[in-house]
Amino acid sequence: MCMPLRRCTWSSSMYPLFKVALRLFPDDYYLPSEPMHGPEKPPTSVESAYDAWLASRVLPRGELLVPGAHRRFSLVNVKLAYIIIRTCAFDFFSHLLSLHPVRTTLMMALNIVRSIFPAFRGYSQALIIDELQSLITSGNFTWSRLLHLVATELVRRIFESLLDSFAASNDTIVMDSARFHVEYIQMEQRIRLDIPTLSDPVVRDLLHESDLFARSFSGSGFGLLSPLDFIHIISLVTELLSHALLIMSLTVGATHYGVLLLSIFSATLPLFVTWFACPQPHSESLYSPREARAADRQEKMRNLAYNDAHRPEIELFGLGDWILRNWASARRVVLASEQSQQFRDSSLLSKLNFSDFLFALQNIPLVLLLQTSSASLGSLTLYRSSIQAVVLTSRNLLATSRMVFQGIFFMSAFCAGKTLKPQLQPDEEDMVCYQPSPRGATIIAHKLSYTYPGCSEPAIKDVSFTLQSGETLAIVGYNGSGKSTLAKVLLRIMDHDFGDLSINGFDIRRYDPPDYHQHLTAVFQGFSKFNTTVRENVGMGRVEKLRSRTTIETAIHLAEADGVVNSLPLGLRTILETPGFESMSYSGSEYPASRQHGLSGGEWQRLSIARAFMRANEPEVDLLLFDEPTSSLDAHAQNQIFDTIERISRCPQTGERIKSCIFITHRLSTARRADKVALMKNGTISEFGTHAELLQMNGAYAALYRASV
Ligand SMILES: Nc1ncnc2c1ncn2[C@@H]1O[C@H](COP(=O)(O)OP(=O)(O)OP(=O)(O)O)[C@@H](O)[C@H]1O
Repeated sequence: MCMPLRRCTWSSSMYPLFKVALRLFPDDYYLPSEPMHGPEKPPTSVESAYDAWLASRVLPRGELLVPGAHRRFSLVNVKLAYIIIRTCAFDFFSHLLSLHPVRTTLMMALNIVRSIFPAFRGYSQALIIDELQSLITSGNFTWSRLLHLVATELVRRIFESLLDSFAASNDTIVMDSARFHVEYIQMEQRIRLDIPTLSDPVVRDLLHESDLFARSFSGSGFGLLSPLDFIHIISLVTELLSHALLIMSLTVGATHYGVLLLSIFSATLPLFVTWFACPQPHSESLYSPREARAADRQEKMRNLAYNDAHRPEIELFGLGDWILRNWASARRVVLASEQSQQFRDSSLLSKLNFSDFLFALQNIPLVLLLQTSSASLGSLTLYRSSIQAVVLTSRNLLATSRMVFQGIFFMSAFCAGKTLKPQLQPDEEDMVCYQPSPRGATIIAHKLSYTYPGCSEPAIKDVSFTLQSGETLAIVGYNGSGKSTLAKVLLRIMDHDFGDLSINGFDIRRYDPPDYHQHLTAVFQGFSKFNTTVRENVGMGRVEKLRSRTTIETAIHLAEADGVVNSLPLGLRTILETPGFESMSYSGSEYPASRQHGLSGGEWQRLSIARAFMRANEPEVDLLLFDEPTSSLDAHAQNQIFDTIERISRCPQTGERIKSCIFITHRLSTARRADKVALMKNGTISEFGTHAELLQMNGAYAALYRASV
């Protein structure tokens, strides 16, 4: 079932994934430029770690392995592993080496030295037995000679354990810094990427496997691959060689070469038996689409049952039985799949217990050795223990090699992930620095369209409007008409598919999103509720002022949230309870779960407005965008908030507008405050003008307005 390296089958359904991925990788990442149909069209050359990772996921029939699934040990995958090692493993390990060059070298050297110890141990014990035998047979037994040997063995052991404990502490230091380094890169990777990149299925799988690689560095993780595993392989090989040498020195010359061959054969046979008989680990790689769906559903039902955020509705709508039924039927499919997998994997070889037979086989050379007069008792004991050590070490070597083999592919995901380019980041040569306008941002949108991934209909289409410096725009319209989607496009959280969008005279695509975001503030419809203190919930709107109590209190005051904060038991220090968030409180933690406090929907909304106000007053901010900021507020509070927004958007001295403002609202009484109103219908702006103009048009806006008042 091998997949030829340059002739893997690519189903046409996979092509969009690869095409999307093409945009994410810099030039050195090559992806097919045309969809491949059938095995006769070679997809691409495999030149980078990313290519190799991608190719290793494709099964012969063109299906994709689920993320985290184990790659088969095949010639193709060995070639891919070689490409990965050539393209990224050396860089990765040389970087790890540079963290602690001396300690890492010492770690490798000590591991190799320690791997010879078992052979030494056996040899030393054999010497004692031989010495004892000769003392007894010669009739010249003295305790002092025996004690001398035992004392030598004792000193050897003390030295061994001292070296062991030194090596262990050295390993811990090296591994801790490697772990920190890998976890840091992993975190950085996640934080650097934008929403379109993170929602891409290829990227999601890549990051999943990259996560597995990072987790393999932690003691409690997968343990699939760590620098120690590579060193472990070297030390296991050394151990194997040292035992093999011992066996050879004991058998060669002492008896016929046939005995030596038999010894080697009997010692290495378990290796081959295990290789052929062992089931392929992680059978999830062979899930059919139906089984994969069942596994997914089983997890979803489990989450529903365990997540407290859903509890009220589960109880109210009596969902308990439904959840249980769905979980049970999905679980049965998953279990049946695992059973059939196990059945397929358990070949006749693995069912036969070969271990007794193999151990019996190892006795044959032993008996043959016994027949030769030169064999001493010590050498026989040494021979026996070395044979067993060879068997055990071979098994260990096999298991570790398997883990390393899988880990190589996860490492390729990790290395490829580091070079992922956020989709919204412009190329260096196109990038321009955002220049805030002192009178507020100018926005010109022309025929903007955006379709969510996987959807057939665009969420917004042909959206065109102009917002002059300092103007206020109210976006109103029916549910699902595309208001929030348009807001996300304007905020450069998402990229429009078609059309042009210019902010302050430049195409929005030429701004680096982090730079652009520094010059605006916003409240999202589904704003975040952080399970932390009030202070941090508000201060996150401008983290550099998180320590400034005055700035936070001013923002809270502007959002009319003083009353909310003052009523909390610890004021700004009160930890806010968020639904569905299982707070982990460590002993001595600043945020013990018992001191958490809940808030009402409107109270949370005021804090989210305060968060946006943290930076709204800053001179470099020239655009304010609020997506239904007052949907949970009473009419009085709503008016106060809109008065504040109006105040913030004007210069305190001259009263001139200094910030442009866009707000999305369902309350048309607030829309009339805006300079311009855009009515959205079916993803497009169907009416645009001042409140008075739209009323005069007597169209959909006028009808909505009349209905609302
Ligand atoms: N993440 C998503 N994936 C796919 N489709 C989406 C997604 N988010 C929104 N949509 C769809 O896009 C369309 C516009 O949604 P949007 O949230 O922009 O509407 P809206 O006008 O803000 O609605 P509301 O007034 O209810 O807040 C809807 O048909 C919605 O189903």
